[in-house]
Amino acid sequence: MKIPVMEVFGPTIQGEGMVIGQKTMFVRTGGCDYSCSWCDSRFTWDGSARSELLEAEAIVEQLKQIGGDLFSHVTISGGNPALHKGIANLVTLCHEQGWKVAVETQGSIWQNWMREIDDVTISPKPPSSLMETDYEKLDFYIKQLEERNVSLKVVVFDDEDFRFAELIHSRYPHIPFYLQIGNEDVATTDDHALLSTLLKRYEWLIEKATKSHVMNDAKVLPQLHTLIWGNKRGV
Ligand SMILES: C[S@@+](CC[C@H](N)C(=O)[O-])C[C@H]1O[C@@H](n2cnc3c(N)ncnc32)[C@H](O)[C@@H]1O
Ligand SMILES: Nc1nc2[nH]cc(C(=O)O)c2c(=O)[nH]1
Ligand code: SF4
Ligand SMILES: [Mg+2]
Repeated sequence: MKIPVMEVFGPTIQGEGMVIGQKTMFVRTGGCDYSCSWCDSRFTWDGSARSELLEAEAIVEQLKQIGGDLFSHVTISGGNPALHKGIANLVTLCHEQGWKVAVETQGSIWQNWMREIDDVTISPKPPSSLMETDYEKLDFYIKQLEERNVSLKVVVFDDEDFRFAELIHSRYPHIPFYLQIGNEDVATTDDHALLSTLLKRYEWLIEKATKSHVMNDAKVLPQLHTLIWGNKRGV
């Protein structure tokens, strides 16, 4: 079963969430059932770029061709990778190679292959995204992955988003929880201005978290790759 692939890149570091700093390859799939107002990967769903339909075997070949023997971890992101049934085979093949597999998804669509993933990041979307969370679906998702290495990550742009993050963390108190700063300017090429803005946003979010008892066990992170490489693609 073919998978629409936008890009394969790495090795780089995972810049976000539960395995931040982990050396990894990325496979970015095409298509999303959401359209977040601030999506930093719009090209996966807005029609501005083309995907290539690939069998899992061909993706593994690309990973080897691009990454050589310089990796043992693969992160599947998108778009929403959970749109694609064919990823089941990709996960099996990666495991056969001895690679661990992580996935980034918003938790809106379930796939049974999710249970085979080594690091699952579920990232429900706050009000500033203009998306609605279906809590029944999210409850089901979390239930399915309870025994797995799963985390929740909420991107925060403003006070209302922070309240949403508190609500999510309170609803699933036993799931490791990550706050992530939002990047408001996903187009700029002025890396210095962006870095300074993002660091200010990070300080603001740390301040919010330290003052919230709900966040006593939360981790507060920037997008590390954005601090280093700005809005550059493929890193
Ligand atoms: C591009 S999404 C792809 C995976 C999946 N669709 C999702 O949203 O979880 C990967 C991660 O980037 C985050 N993200 C997207 N745009 C962002 C932005 N402008 N600032 C900070 N994080 C952003 C998402 O919330 C998600 O956690
Ligand atoms: N280095 C790096 N880390 C990331 N973590 C999540 C990413 C994504 O776009 O899903 C991403 C990305 O694009 N690059
Ligand atoms: S769910 Fe993820 S890929 Fe889809 S629009 Fe939102 S941030 Fe972008
Ligand atoms: Mg990204």
